[in-house]
Amino acid sequence: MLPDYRPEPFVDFSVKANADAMRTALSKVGDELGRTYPLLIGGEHIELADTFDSLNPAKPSQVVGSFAKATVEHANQAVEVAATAFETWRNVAAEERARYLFRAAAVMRRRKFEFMAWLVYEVSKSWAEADADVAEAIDFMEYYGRQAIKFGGPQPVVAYNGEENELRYIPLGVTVVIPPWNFALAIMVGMTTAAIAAGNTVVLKPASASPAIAAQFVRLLVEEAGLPDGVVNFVPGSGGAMGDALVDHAKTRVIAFTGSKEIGLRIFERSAKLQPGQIWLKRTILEMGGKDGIVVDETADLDAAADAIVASAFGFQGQKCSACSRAIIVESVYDSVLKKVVDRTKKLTMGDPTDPKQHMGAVVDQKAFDKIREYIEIGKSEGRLMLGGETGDPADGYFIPPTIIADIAPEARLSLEEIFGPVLAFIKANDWKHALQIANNTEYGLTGAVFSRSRERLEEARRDFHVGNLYFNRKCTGALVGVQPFGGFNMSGTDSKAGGPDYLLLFTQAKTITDRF
Ligand SMILES: NC(=O)c1ccc[n+]([C@@H]2O[C@H](COP(=O)([O-])OP(=O)(O)OC[C@H]3O[C@@H](n4cnc5c(N)ncnc54)[C@H](O)[C@@H]3O)[C@@H](O)[C@H]2O)c1
Ligand SMILES: N[C@@H](CCC=O)C(=O)O
Repeated sequence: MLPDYRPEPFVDFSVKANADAMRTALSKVGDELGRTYPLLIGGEHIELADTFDSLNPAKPSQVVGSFAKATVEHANQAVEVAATAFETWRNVAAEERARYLFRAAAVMRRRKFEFMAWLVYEVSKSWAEADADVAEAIDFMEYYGRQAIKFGGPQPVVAYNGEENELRYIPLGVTVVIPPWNFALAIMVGMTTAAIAAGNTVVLKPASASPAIAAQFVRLLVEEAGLPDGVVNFVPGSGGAMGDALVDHAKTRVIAFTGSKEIGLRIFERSAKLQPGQIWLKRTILEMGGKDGIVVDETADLDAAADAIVASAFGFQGQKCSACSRAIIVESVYDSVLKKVVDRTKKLTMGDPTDPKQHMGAVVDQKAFDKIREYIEIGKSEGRLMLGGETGDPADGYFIPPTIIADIAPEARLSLEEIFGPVLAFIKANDWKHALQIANNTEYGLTGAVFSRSRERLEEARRDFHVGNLYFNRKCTGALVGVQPFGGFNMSGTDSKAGGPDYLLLFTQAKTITDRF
């Protein structure tokens, strides 16, 4: 009998054996950096002369891996192969499909330090952030495997005399999976395995900044979990160059995307256009950006609020869609909270995250480095720089110190636009009502938190703070699979909930069958 789903516990690195295991993994993976990886289409490894490199953000001269660069032709070939594989995979029993996930989860659990090490090198995660990413990936597989079994058989309908009626969830077809680089393992694993568990086949185009961790996972799925050829196809390449081909293909049935608003909207629009030979309306699951706020009122525990703001704003260098990038503080406690946050932030350390003492690593690449610096300049003109702002030479690593800018107006660019870096705007609200109004004034609606001791206000926020993940008296990052199903409203996406009880259904269609006797 399958045990109930429980989130994977986090690693305690203060235990020497765990810290030693992590060091051993960093050394092992360190020896594997710089290798070349082929495409995988229908079980065939395809090596190409044209490659691109994934770099270590903390040491950009270090190549994490070189990747065959898929072209439009490879994208089309991968969709065709996945369509053929679907004809077999769709008939595999849900329990059997789930077992591939459980096996993959077990292997990843055994090799979790190694997967963490890849995240440290490839996207500059601290040990703790890498651990959370791997734990979430394991959770997705354990959770979606169980969901697949739950939804695999006939679902209950109302009885009717003289007939047998049933409703079944059946798969949709070829699913193009387009993940971001920030939860480079967890989100990629979540979207891929949800599709597979529901009976679809996958064409996975990893994010260009994090193909190495995706290659490790695909290898695990195929070589260690034994997934049949063609069920998952791996086509690293430039999203700009071949992303449209994957989205546009007439045999693409589902697009599961997580990333920026700009690319999400592009996919939404393109996938709505019927292609020659296409006989369905494409399903899109689009999880997009955020501009998330923590509200603090005058009744709150201000120390707890400051701790949560710092953790939510600067964990993984602020590169979470859930990150707190706006602290909305009621006037009477504004100066006090600002001081507490600045004081705590000063204690954060930043550097090469192979060193466990570092709280923060580098931002992901030169593009992110440039964009964040531009926003810091904008912020300096819109408010009062309290901390950070200065950066070093990006050739030595894309390091941006935690930056706090106070006295940002609610309608300023720093208050409304997603920066995706360690930049926190402090915004003063006249009172609680004003604070709640500011909290809702962006086009996004992903996460948010409220610190207050007033039950009445928390209930008001419960009703009126329009975000997909709302937290009271805790940080606004770190949702757990199955515990806090994750996903946002408005321009944060198509209102889906990753790690939620209905997520797998997005990868299915329901068929009703009536047998009259
Ligand atoms: N809502 C959520 O759950 C969630 C979770 C994580 C990240 N995000 C968001 O992701 C963004 C950061 O990730 P990113 O920088 O990787 O985003 P991005 O939009 O730049 O890239 C996402 C993916 O889209 C691909 N892509 C690029 N152009 C494409 C095209 N024309 N067609 C198809 N695919 C294309 C990229 O190669 C990548 O794999 C932030 O906005 C963040 O808020 C949202
Ligand atoms: N699910 C993650 C955020 C994912 C996006 O970056 C969290 O809850 O912090």
